[in-house]
Amino acid sequence: MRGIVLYGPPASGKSTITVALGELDPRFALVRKLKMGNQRGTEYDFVSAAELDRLRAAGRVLIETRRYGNVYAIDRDRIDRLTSAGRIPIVHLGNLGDVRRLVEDAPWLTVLLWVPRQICQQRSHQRGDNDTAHRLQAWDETLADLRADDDGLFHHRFSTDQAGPDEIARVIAGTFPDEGTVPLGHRA
Ligand SMILES: Nc1ncnc2c1ncn2[C@@H]1O[C@H](COP(=O)(O)OP(=O)(O)OP(=O)(O)O)[C@@H](O)[C@H]1O
Repeated sequence: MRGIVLYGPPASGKSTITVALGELDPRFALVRKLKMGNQRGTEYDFVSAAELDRLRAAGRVLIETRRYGNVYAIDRDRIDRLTSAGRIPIVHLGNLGDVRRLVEDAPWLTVLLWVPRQICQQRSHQRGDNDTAHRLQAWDETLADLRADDDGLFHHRFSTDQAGPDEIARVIAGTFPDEGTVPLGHRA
């Protein structure tokens, strides 16, 4: 597997589980997205339109998503650099089209993280979001996306109101044996 895709609505736990994975095994590393538009958010590296054009022309833009007037992109080179360094890249995605595009390119472990709408709202308030209404709109869009068709796309599905982040991280990490470990079934 090339890495891990965490897909889910706002406050479903993508960032929390990414941190838990990193604590379990330092090989896990978030692929920071590029963002062109407003300079809000801590998980992005901000780029200009010219820089994004340059990356696109160089064939480096693996995923490109437009939302609320902003453009979010994933730079293929970042994934390649992590993989070459023996790390396991983690990508956060919010729509199924992007998940499909990524897995067409290479095999990724696909993980659906779910959270009920009411808990999404509670978590959004608790972590101090000032745009909870937008988050709930994105939650509605995620549900519509999943209802339309997610047949067989995900290897794992977790309800993050029913299992803790460490428990979920342990299951995901179990897919990536330690380097040098011979997987069960292949021992002499
Ligand atoms: N089992 C769980 N897994 C993950 N997060 C949990 C869980 N239980 C409670 N939480 C809480 O839910 C919140 C999830 O927020 P987090 O930022 O990780 O979600 P996200 O999917 O990355 O959100 P966004 O897409 O809006 O950035 C955190 O405050 C976390 O502490």
